[in-house]
Amino acid sequence: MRTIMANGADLHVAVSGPETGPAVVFANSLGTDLRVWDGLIPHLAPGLRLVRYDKRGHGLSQETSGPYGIEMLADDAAALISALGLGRVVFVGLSIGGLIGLSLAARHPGLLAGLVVSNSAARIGDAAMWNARIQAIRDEGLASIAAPTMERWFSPAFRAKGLDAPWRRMLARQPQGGYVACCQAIAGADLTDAARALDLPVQVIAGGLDGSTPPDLVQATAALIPGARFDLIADAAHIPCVEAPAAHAAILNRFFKDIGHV
Ligand SMILES: O=C(O)CC1=CCC(=O)O1
Repeated sequence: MRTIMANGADLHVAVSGPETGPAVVFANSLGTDLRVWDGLIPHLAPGLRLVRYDKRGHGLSQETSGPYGIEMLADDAAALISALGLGRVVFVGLSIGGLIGLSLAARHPGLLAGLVVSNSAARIGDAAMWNARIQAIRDEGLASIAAPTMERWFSPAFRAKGLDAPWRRMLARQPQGGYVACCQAIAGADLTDAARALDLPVQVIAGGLDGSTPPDLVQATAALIPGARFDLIADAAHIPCVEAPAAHAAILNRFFKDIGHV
């Protein structure tokens, strides 16, 4: 367990792999912490320096007062990459992590060798939808949104086996203020122009059964980004690193190899 002070917030990080290996930084989704990548790690190519972190207001990272903005969360990631002396990294962002990655690539291009935008889009939902979710959480707490959230996160087959249970607990245990502040960041984020202007290797990944960022939305974002690759994991929903870790890792490994980040 390690924390790093980055951009004014104490961020929880987990670092593994050889110190001199090419670095990959993983940013997870709303309502999850860095354990969401645990099942993916064993499928990744050897020799990489792997850095997972809890964004501000999630997991064991500091919950500063909100609202947050995507630019602030991107600057947190930039400060973390610099503080750890990682050189140019591939940034893998899941959902809000993808928004953070798009903003990071626009604001700090020199830090990135490549970007993976997984189950994310240049714009996710709209202000009315996020405000309704924030109100429900303030009225009834995070556990009250767990059932519909599991339906967006995981496929019917995964849920039928009860495999969503630990992730439901993870959601309910996130700091409520941090979750709300990240909803506010998503509500205010439109990375459309930033996506169009990107000039780095980008891999976009969608889940065929994703109820939060449906595949058409994700593919439309891939179409904005010059030269971006797009892959679909047909039988996974919003969190393929949990539901289909081997398939998710295979796409990442191919991207790392193709861009020489090995
Ligand atoms: O709808 C959800 O809870 C999933 C989600 C949207 C943005 C994000 O990071 O996760």
